[in-house]
Amino acid sequence: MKKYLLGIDIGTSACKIAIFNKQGEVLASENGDYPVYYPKPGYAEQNPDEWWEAIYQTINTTIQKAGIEKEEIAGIGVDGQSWSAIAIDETGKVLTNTPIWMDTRADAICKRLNKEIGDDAIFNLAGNSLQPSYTTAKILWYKENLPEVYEKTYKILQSNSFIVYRLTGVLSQEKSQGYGLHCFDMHTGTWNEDMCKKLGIPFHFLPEIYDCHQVVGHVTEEAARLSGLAAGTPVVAGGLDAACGTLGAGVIHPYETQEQGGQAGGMSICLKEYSADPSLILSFHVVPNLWLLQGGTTGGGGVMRWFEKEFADYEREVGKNTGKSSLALLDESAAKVNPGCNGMVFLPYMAGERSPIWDVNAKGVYYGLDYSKTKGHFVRAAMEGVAFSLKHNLDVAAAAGAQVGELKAMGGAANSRIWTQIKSDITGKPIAVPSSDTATTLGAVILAGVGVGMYRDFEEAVEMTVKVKRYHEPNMENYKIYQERYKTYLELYHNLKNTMKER
Ligand SMILES: Nc1ncnc2c1ncn2[C@@H]1O[C@H](COP(=O)(O)OP(=O)(O)O)[C@@H](O)[C@H]1O
Ligand SMILES: O=C(CO)[C@@H](O)[C@H](O)COP(=O)(O)O
Repeated sequence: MKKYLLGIDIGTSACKIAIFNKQGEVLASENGDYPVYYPKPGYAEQNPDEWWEAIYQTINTTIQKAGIEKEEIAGIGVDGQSWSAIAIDETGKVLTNTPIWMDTRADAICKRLNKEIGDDAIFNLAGNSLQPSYTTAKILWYKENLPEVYEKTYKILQSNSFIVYRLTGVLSQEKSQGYGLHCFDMHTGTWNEDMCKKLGIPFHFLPEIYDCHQVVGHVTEEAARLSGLAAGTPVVAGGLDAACGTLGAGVIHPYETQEQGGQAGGMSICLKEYSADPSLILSFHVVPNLWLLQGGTTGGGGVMRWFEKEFADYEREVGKNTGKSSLALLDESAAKVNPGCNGMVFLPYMAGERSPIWDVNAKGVYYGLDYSKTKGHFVRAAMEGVAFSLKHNLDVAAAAGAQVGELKAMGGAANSRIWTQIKSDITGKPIAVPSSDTATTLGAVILAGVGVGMYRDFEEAVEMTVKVKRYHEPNMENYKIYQERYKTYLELYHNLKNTMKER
């Protein structure tokens, strides 16, 4: 009997494969790493075939670890990072590495298009201001800088639609990632030919649009051979990682809100009507007829990943003897420092910043050093800085009319109790943690389960699968301390922004 679902998450730092039963319990979950390349300042790219290789290898090991028969998998859902621009030719060959969501190389193209077409005209159709991180300008960057790629391009795919293509041979574009292209009408969920022309994006580059839970095809013999899946297994269109994580955190009703700590940080507020703000991000939810008003930052869990890589040799050594992870040991050092970090403040703009400041020149900053400061201060200040950027996005959303209550945390950073508590104290909002590492894959398999008819609808799926594991209440004493630090956080950027510009 087909009783399991398989989810694939194309994260920035790694792919995650997880196999779930109908109740949302994880039978097995495995990660497969791949690199991000930073060839020049402002550039951040990945090789989509390295995603695919890591994914099919990890599917093999996950099926083995779960101890199930491949034929027992009823359906597959794929979610992925935002704003790829994967150029493939007619044979399906990837023509170049894709600039990823934090890549800002196309800044000058955006400035030009905003002037030529009018930023209001673009925003009114696309629900998003035109910024270099999105897919749109990356396509035009190919045209101007890699004409040999542009000339051979048959389709432009997003991360999840590329993996769906490798699995099934079917080209698709699902609704939740449409927002990466400013010729996607965020009111109707359709391509707008007129805006394509204005932007200079050939209409034939754009694949057919599907609902996220729609079955687009079945695993091919070739994909089955590589991955260990059964040929013929249904694959749904899937969706944006943030949106699948939002579903996997149980956010499917208006004003319910997800808080994300993957490589990127931010939040997603569920809306039942179109409501855009030029400082924020608007996408469709993976659940039909809902939108997500998002704050998407460049520094989330990734800040701690960077810190660990560069400064945690000692913790890695200690971890070998204690069995604790270096991240858990960094958490312990942060817990020894007072809330507010004795005046130390961190700006987490580690790859420029996306919402709400949209500044490609923004830089990471540690402020407030003196001889009393310890490594723990650096760790805690980094955590607090990421939490301030979450508050910043929530405040902008509230000012735009989207005032929210409880947050539901997802992503690797939600594994950290102290970091989640800091976020609760800084925002003054309770935070529930349903699942951390597996929220995105759970969202992807809910799409698959609804698509193949295992669940009646999204309500039933969420009720059956999403279980809160932890709950954090804000400490209002700490909240008061943080309000003062937050003023410093805002002032620091305001005062430094001209200095941050390239000279
Ligand atoms: N205990 C922890 N403390 C702090 N950060 C953590 C902890 N566990 C995981 N993380 C963070 O989670 C991030 C990975 O989250 P994940 O959702 O897997 O990211 P992505 O999908 O973007 O690759 C890492 O950058 C790491 O810093
Ligand atoms: O841009 C968004 C959402 O709009 C980010 O969530 C990226 O999709 C990166 O995802 P992670 O690698 O952090 O999961």
